Amino acid sequence: MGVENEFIIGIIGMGDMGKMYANNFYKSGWSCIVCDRPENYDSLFAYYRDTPVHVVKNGHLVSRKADFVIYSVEAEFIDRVVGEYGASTKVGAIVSAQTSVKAPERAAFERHLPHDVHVVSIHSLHGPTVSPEGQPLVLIQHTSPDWVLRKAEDVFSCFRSRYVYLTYEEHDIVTANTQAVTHAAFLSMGTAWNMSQSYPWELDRYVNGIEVVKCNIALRIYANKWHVYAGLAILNPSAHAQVRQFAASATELFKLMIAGDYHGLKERALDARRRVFGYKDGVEPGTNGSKSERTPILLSESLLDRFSLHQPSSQHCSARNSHLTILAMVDCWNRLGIHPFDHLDVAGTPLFRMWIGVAEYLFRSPDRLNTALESASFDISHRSDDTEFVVATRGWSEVIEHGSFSHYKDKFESTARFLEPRFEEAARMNKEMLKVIMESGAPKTVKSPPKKPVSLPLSQ
Ligand SMILES: NC(=O)C1=CN([C@@H]2O[C@H](COP(=O)(O)OP(=O)(O)OC[C@H]3O[C@@H](n4cnc5c(N)ncnc54)[C@H](OP(=O)(O)O)[C@@H]3O)[C@@H](O)[C@H]2O)C=CC1
Ligand SMILES: O=C(O)C(=O)Cc1ccc(O)cc1
Repeated sequence: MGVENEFIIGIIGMGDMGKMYANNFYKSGWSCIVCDRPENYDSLFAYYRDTPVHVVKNGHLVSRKADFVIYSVEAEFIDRVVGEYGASTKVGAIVSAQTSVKAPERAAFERHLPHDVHVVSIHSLHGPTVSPEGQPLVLIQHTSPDWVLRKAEDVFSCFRSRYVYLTYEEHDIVTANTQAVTHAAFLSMGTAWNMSQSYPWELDRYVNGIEVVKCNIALRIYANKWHVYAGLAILNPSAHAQVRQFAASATELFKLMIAGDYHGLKERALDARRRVFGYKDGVEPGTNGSKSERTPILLSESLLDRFSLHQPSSQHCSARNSHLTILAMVDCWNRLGIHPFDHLDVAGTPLFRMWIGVAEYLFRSPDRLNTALESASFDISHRSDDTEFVVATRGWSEVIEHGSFSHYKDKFESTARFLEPRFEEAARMNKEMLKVIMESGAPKTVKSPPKKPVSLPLSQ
């Protein structure tokens, strides 16, 4: 470090994402200066001892030297951290942040940064254990001149991600549409299992196909940091109404189920099938000569059986389920007028791709959907699990709307502790499962990222 005119990338916040970024940068030859909180200096220094990464004690020392500063801290703390170090930013430097929700980040930058620096924000739409290659990387030009955006593209070209160009506002709408309700669904599943004190995949009726995807994704979420999900749900201005609608959809559908109102349930599901997926009643796209507009994400359910966390003890375990989680999710999209496929190829996270793939799989086939609706209306064997699920959706919606980080943390960590013994195995399965799903239809890596903004149809 210290070569004259060398371009230096600085990272403030060296948790999972900060480390993933620094590792990619230094391995591609960029000079990096990084810090975490001062009390974490020794361990961070030891971690990077045999690398060219320059570890310093605090964000002032990063800001004074770096030409491109990236804040990679908890969304809840972004105002405090930018408030503390922002004024030390080198004149003319580019400042960025990796927070999952942009409203508080933008406010922090506008409040605390000096006027002689440039802002271009970023967001890798994947977790730290996923390779950035081919994954969406949001770039937000904000008020910076074009050369600043070009510089950001240059810095991140070593990630081989797909650049997605959004404004701050568009970012929060798109990520609410793709992440807020997805996460609420899996958080609720986990809480329901915790309340029942049972691992569903160890009950013989939940071991196949799309059940496997559901269980693996829930485990993946609970193995991540609670604050990542808390931040994007509590601080995203668009998220609250969506999580509230998800809980309302789950409750309303459940009321139809317990009333045995098959026709009421079917009417709602078919309306959602038409409006969210664009399918004609009674027809499976791609069969009987009907046109299929897109290749389904999930090509075959049996492909997923090998990712099961448990082998059934009996050959005759039932594959029937009410699929209330999926019905509620699609009903929620329908009620809010969200068209999730509009966001998928542009800004879908791997997890969202898997989840929408599962929903698409269930809703494509009129027979599969009908089996779930019949099961929901007439088969009472899933009622106790579904009751726990509905209660859990309400609980998460209340915590998120109330905006309490500490309550969110307690609730999350209590279920994470319950699921923890299965994290390691699920992480292995998830990697494989993701690979299979990404290979079936994800947009391929862009060699030279597009320079023109990707126009994104926004629906709320
Ligand atoms: N994990 C994910 O899947 C993704 C996360 N993101 C976003 O990236 C950001 C970072 O997330 P992630 O890396 O997962 O979280 P981590 O908790 O792993 O990392 C955040 C780091 O910032 C540190 N920190 C807090 N305050 C300061 C400070 N004043 N100075 C220096 N460092 C500080 C934290 O220290 P300590 O822990 O000691 O408080 C921690 O090490 C978040 O905004 C998140 O929303 C974006 C995409 C994906
Ligand atoms: O894919 C998901 O939704 C994840 O859970 C990983 C994730 C979490 C936070 C982000 O800001 C981006 C990706």
